Amino acid sequence: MIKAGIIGASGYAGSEVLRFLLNHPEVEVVGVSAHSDANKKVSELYPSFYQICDLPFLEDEDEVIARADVIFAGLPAGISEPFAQKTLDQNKKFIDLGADFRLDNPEDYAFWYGKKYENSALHQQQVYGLPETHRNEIKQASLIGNPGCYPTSVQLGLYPIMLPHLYANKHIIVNSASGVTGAGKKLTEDTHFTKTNESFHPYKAGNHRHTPEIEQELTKMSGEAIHITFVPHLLPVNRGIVSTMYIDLKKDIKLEDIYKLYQETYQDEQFVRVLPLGKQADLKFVTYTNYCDISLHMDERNHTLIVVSTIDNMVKGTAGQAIQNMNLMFGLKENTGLNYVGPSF
Ligand SMILES: NC(=O)C1=CN([C@@H]2O[C@H](COP(=O)(O)OP(=O)(O)OC[C@H]3O[C@@H](n4cnc5c(N)ncnc54)[C@H](OP(=O)(O)O)[C@@H]3O)[C@@H](O)[C@H]2O)C=CC1
Ligand SMILES: CC(=O)N[C@@H](CCC(=O)OP(=O)(O)O)C(=O)O
Repeated sequence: MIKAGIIGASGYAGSEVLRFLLNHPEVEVVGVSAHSDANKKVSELYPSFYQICDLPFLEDEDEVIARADVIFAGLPAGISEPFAQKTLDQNKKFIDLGADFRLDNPEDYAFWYGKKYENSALHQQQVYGLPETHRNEIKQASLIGNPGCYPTSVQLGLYPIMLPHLYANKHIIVNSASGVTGAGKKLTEDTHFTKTNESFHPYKAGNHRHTPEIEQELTKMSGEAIHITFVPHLLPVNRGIVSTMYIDLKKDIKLEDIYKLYQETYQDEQFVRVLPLGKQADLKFVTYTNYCDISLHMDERNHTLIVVSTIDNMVKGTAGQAIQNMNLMFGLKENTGLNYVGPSF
């Protein structure tokens, strides 16, 4: 059995990793940590774990690291470096659910996250954890930067079309909407029920911190600098992301040919489902699952391809993806513990 530990386990991301790992046939959860809820049992904080998991939240992350073979970190951005270093020093593996090991360029991190990398050598070892595009590197990695939730939906939606010859220009418009769990468990005025319920609004239009992460990875896929205009919105549901992307095509390409390209690219990918032409991706059917559903549409008059990509931000956008990465790192079947089907209605 793989011994797993979760630090920042009382948060939404950490507790979702725990929910999945408790059903993973090859994993035993050996320790969880939290500060404000230290010494409480998991089942006291989250009633869904009642009679299922009575582990106490430990205050000391080092104790969790000492017990485990792999650490999942559900911490706020900017504090993961020392925990990752301690884990690697003990020849163990570290999967960061936050943003501290996603960006290659230290200047991008400093600009968007307002903090410098302190341990530059550590970042030489980081591997970007999107299995569909970095699978071979992930298998060899000890330090994973698990992708952001919006970047996961956008990259999977655009990956097959990121071939230079298909583009008119290198600028793509992305509109995304996320459920409120994306903001974490801490209460804020913006995520208050009365503010979100029966409303829908953009935020950080054109300057969200996921922009450099998306551009970094799309640029790697296409081989030339890609720029996006990214507008996230807050959707009054608990879970789920819908990303709609608008791509100007260089020439007349039939939607059927693009559909074939998407089908070929993803034919061996269990967790990416390219829907038949005429269908529209809908977030309901991916909630609580590790699936990403993609639908393709064409604005014929303007040669504009429209791609819609849906995921559950807490699963393919966080915990499920992290476990998919762990499976790869430990040589397990990639879908182990992740074969859940979404709701039918
Ligand atoms: N929610 C989502 O959809 C996604 C979240 N993420 C990322 O995952 C990470 C966690 O997010 P989320 O679970 O939503 O956040 P939450 O605010 O829900 O949870 C944060 C966790 O970190 C702990 N924590 C906070 N400050 C410290 C500290 N200084 N030292 C140690 N532990 C600390 C908290 O416990 P306590 O307060 O008791 O200390 C809590 O357990 C973030 O980096 C986030 O950006 C990534 C993808 C998607
Ligand atoms: C709805 C909502 O607020 N979503 C979050 C995205 C959460 C996330 O993935 O952030 P990290 O990159 O830090 O992991 C946001 O817009 O900041």
